[in-house]
Amino acid sequence: MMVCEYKPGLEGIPAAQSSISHVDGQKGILEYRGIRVEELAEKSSFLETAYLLIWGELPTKEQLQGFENEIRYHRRIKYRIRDMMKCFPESGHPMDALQASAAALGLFYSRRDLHNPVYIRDAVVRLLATIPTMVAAFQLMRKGNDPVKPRDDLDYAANFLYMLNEKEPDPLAAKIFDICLILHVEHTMNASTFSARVTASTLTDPYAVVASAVGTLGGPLHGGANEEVIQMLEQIGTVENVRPYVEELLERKAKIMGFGHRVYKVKDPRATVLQNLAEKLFAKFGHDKYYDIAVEMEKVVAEKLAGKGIYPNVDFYSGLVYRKMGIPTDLFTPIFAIARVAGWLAHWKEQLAENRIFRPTQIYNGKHEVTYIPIDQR
Ligand SMILES: CC(=O)SCCNC(=O)CCNC(=O)[C@H](O)C(C)(C)COP(=O)(O)OP(=O)(O)OC[C@H]1O[C@@H](n2cnc3c(N)ncnc32)[C@H](O)[C@@H]1OP(=O)(O)O
Ligand SMILES: O=C([O-])CC(=O)C(=O)O
Repeated sequence: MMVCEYKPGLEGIPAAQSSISHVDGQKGILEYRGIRVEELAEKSSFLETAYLLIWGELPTKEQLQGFENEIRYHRRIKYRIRDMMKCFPESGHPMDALQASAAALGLFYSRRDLHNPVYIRDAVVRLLATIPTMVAAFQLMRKGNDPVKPRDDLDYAANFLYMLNEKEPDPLAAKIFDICLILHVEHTMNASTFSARVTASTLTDPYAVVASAVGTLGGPLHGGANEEVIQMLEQIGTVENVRPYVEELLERKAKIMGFGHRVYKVKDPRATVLQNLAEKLFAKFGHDKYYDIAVEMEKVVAEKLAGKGIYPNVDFYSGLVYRKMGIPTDLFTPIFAIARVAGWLAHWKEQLAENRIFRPTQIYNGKHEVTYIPIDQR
């Protein structure tokens, strides 16, 4: 067997062959099935982009309508799932609630028929349809309210905001939210997608695949950074505090949340679009002083870390967009998951099409031939 050099974090090691998305980290380019993310953000919808990623081609009008209708029809969650969520502690993190709820779906659809296209389609529709409902339901239930039923006359993004806030969203906010979902839907072999593919490679059910990916996304080095960014901006408090704050972090070699990326060595193209979206929202709903702190931070970090390729990533400006929509900070990462589930499912399908179980190796650096010492002699 060929022995490869050990690379911590598997940096630079291909883990799959994939035609789903592509990142050029030097040029700051992201493509979904060959189409630039900026173009999709401008012209497509989240469900159309999800269709493109999962089925490989842009849908025809009829295909898109069929897909949207199927999702609309499956938005409601089972009473037993809702009752289970009611028992979750209100103080628990919504990402944990989402992970448990996504896994629980597998209890209801336990038949595993991975070679059957109908089973695959059902699972895709069910997960895309119910994950937003589960996120909104937990949010209302932890406040002591009953969940709001989905509204069939609202599209994917508007319906989620409606279920979350118990009122119909402003059309601009709903449109911008849909664009945010497009920006977060897929990103090559990131940690949560890798986790999804490893889980998928054991031929388990898609609910377990998504549950393991949700668990991976939540960490602060990955999707969980969007929540930490807002907490950091709040802690900084004023534009004048930015420079000393950044200097202090760098002095103790701490990571600045929302900056840096394994692949991008320039500003993440999604961060640029999100920044523009934040400005559009501010123009209509009023400015946010934390945006000025963020912009100053981008300037100071560029100056302090010049030449290191550390720029804002997708998690830096997204929270400012969600904040302006009145979304609580600890829902930012679940919202990332609502979008990313489509990317995970695209990778699940691709993994199944040419599956081999993931089973890397390790470099053992422990002891050998150790004698067992009975407990009373230790
Ligand atoms: C959706 C997403 O997952 S996007 C990423 C969200 N995560 C964050 O924003 C958390 C902050 N960022 C980070 O922790 C990292 O940049 C990661 C996890 C995104 C990428 O990590 P890696 O590719 O392993 O980079 P690594 O941690 O090895 O950093 C390389 C160098 O850049 C520096 N660096 C990387 N990110 C940062 C940062 N955010 N702040 C300060 N320095 C940084 C490191 O200190 C290191 O410097 P050194 O070579 O002098 O030791
Ligand atoms: O690609 C990565 O490592 C992280 C990322 O930006 C994403 O998952 O969107």
